[in-house]
Amino acid sequence: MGYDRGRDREAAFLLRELLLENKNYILAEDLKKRISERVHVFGAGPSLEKALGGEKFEGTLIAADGATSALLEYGITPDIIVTDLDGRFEDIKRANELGAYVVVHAHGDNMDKLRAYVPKLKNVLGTCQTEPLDIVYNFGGFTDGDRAVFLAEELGAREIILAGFDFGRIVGKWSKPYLKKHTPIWESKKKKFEIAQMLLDWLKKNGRARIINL
Ligand SMILES: Nc1ncnc2c1ncn2[C@@H]1O[C@H](COP(=O)(O)OP(=O)(O)OP(=O)(O)O)[C@@H](O)[C@H]1O
Ligand SMILES: Nc1nc2c(c(=O)[nH]1)N=C(CO)CN2
Ligand SMILES: [Mg+2]
Repeated sequence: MGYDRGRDREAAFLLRELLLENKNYILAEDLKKRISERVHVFGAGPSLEKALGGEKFEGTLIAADGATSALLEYGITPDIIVTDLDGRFEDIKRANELGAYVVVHAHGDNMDKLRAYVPKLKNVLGTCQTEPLDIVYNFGGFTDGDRAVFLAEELGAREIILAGFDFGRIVGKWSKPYLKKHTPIWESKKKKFEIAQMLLDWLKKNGRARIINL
């Protein structure tokens, strides 16, 4: 993707500073208490709506960024949100006030969002994509969706059920605040989906949890 690793590292230190300053961070052991054997992870793909209209969900509910908005529309508050803060922040904030823990990811292209939004959240676990720090973790994964799956695997989930994961040619409308309808994929997003799919395939082979894609 041609990212600047120096900026990614800088973002990890920025997130650490913000969490210490605002005293609003939680640790992996706090989050682990919220991860049950069965975990549902919701992506922001077009199939999400159909999944939400279906059966009741048993187990821990993890929303990947923009998917948070769809869950709230269906009256469901996620237990955990995994985000790089480029979804609809007002929905993430509302879910956080309703009790959702927020796993905030730092990278070289969201430092302005970290500064603007991290102080407004509580129960935040920090993640990064460079070497982890004392209170900023790296559980693996790349996009919000697959990072959520890696997190669930790392914190003890034994069965991870995916919904709204459609790594095809349509980006779900909840993915970006400015999207009003499901939209044909653009080049950078296509590459992100290819990386996410590759990482999930790797985890299916090398992880402990059973990963089921509805
Ligand atoms: N068709 C889809 N459209 C949007 N998100 C999808 C789709 N299928 C699966 N997902 C997952 O849902 C997550 C939604 O989060 P979000 O839209 O914020 O993407 P992201 O990972 O932050 O990428 P970006 O940097 O482009 O925002 C994605 O990370 C992806 O893993
Ligand atoms: N530097 C950088 N890193 C990322 C980016 C991005 O846009 N820039 N998007 C991601 C998707 O969640 C994950 N990681
Ligand atoms: Mg995002």
